[in-house]
Amino acid sequence: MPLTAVRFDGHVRHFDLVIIGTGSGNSIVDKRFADWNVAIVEKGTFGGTCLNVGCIPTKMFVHTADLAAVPANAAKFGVDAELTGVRWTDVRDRIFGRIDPIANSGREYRTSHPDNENVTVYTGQSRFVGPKTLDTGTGETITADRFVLAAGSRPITPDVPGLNEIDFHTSDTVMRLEELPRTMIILGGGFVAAELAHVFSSFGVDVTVIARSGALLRHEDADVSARFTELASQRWDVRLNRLAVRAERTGDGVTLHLDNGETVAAQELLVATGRRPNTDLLNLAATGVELDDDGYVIVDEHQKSTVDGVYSLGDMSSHHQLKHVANHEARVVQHNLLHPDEPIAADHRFVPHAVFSSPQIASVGLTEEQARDVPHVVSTQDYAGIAYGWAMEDTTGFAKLIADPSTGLLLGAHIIGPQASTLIQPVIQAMSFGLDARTMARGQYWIHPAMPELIENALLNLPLG
Ligand SMILES: Cc1cc2nc3c(=O)[nH]c(=O)nc-3n(C[C@H](O)[C@H](O)[C@H](O)COP(=O)(O)OP(=O)(O)OC[C@H]3O[C@@H](n4cnc5c(N)ncnc54)[C@H](O)[C@@H]3O)c2cc1C
Ligand SMILES: NC(=O)c1ccc[n+]([C@@H]2O[C@H](COP(=O)([O-])OP(=O)(O)OC[C@H]3O[C@@H](n4cnc5c(N)ncnc54)[C@H](O)[C@@H]3O)[C@@H](O)[C@H]2O)c1
Repeated sequence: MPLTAVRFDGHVRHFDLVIIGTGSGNSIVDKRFADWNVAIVEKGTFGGTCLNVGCIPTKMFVHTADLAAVPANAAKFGVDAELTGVRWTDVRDRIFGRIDPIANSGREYRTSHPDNENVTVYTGQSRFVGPKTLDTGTGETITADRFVLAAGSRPITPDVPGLNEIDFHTSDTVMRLEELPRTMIILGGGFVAAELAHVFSSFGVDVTVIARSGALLRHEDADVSARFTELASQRWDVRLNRLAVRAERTGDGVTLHLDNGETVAAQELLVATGRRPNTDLLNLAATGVELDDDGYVIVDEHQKSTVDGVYSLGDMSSHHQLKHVANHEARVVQHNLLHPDEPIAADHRFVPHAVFSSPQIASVGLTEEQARDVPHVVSTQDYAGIAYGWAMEDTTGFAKLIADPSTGLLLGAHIIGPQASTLIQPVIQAMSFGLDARTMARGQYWIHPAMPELIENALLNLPLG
């Protein structure tokens, strides 16, 4: 590997590789890069979204919320329990007391550990000022042969008059509230809304969810989305088909005016209306990197952008906006940097996701609507019809499988109910390795009476010849 030595060109320092963003991008550099001269640029907290304000803290809050929700559901089992309190600051400080040191030690490792003598960390909001030329936001401009654009995404602020004049929260800030509010409005009906409505309502907060479409989680399979919306409406004040047209601060809280004339007031407002890639911050036109219509970096199957030597990964270039996708793509970029003559392709065939709400949802592959134009068969299995579902007294959960009738290969799977995110994994495995439904169902033991019997039965229910 011909690598350049450190070189100063006027005030411009030259690197073999510059990585922008320390989410999944930070995992690329290991000992195999020991003779590369590397720069890492980060504008915020080391470790990125997932660690600091995304997957990890939300799931730590969700687990705690699941515990807090137990008493409310215990009576039907003949167990009388009572939730006597949620010590918010203790919950919050336990979670961030664990996360913040990880972010700090990640930074410390890159800046001070002998493993990283070849790595320079710049703390600044970087932007391109010319071809492969980056203003690091620290007063220093650098150049490099190769760049990895891994600068992620950020919450979108919708264009609601008055919103920018009031204090509102996004997922970046709401998990660090000073105190638990009595009431909260959540604007949006997607992932963040579903997870954090569960968290805050389980802690005793009155939650109102405002969604602009007719269902929550509307990108899920229609039956799953409808079931979730029905159950959510029993727990939260869910207002569907409503647009917020004005926001104002009133008393000690916020009032949202809706397009049908209703008003909703609460102590806190959480805006959860999606995320956009941070490409606009980077002035990528200056280095010739092209974006798609939604502002994501265009990459090929090797995660290469339209400029030679410039790669991208994660939320910057992936519409999936999922951590396991960012991690997979980081491994692909890592390999392709090390072995440019034998590049590997990213595998986006079967990208699963889960929504860690209550109930949980997990999904992979085609929804029934998406399968409309291909030959397919469908089966569903209720949790209520398997032994462990009886134990849990579950009456609302189900798994839906979609398969190709000629080959028996699975095309999609959608689960709503307890442990959905775990139950779906054997289906992801079967789809990834081309295992057909019959072989999967009968070619192995399924532990009785465990929850995966949900999948076993759904497989056996498929009307295959
Ligand atoms: C509340 C929430 C919960 C989530 N839960 C899950 C989950 O359960 N499962 C899941 O798979 N995904 C989840 N996600 C999505 C997941 O967090 C992201 O897909 C993932 O973190 C993206 O990683 P990344 O490396 O692409 O970007 P990031 O982790 O966002 O890293 C990008 C970094 O680049 C930095 N940066 C940005 N611009 C610049 C610049 N100009 N110069 C220098 N640095 C810059 C940022 O400060 C940031 O640290 C969640 C997201 C949120 C918001
Ligand atoms: N468990 C997970 O994997 C997980 C959890 C949280 C977040 N995430 C990731 O983070 C991303 C962002 O999550 P999110 O919930 O913010 O986005 P989302 O795309 O899941 O949902 C956005 C919601 O806001 C609504 N919306 C958009 N504009 C609006 C407007 N102007 N007024 C009212 N409603 C509006 C949309 O209809 C949708 O219901 C997700 O796409 C997901 O990839 C993943």
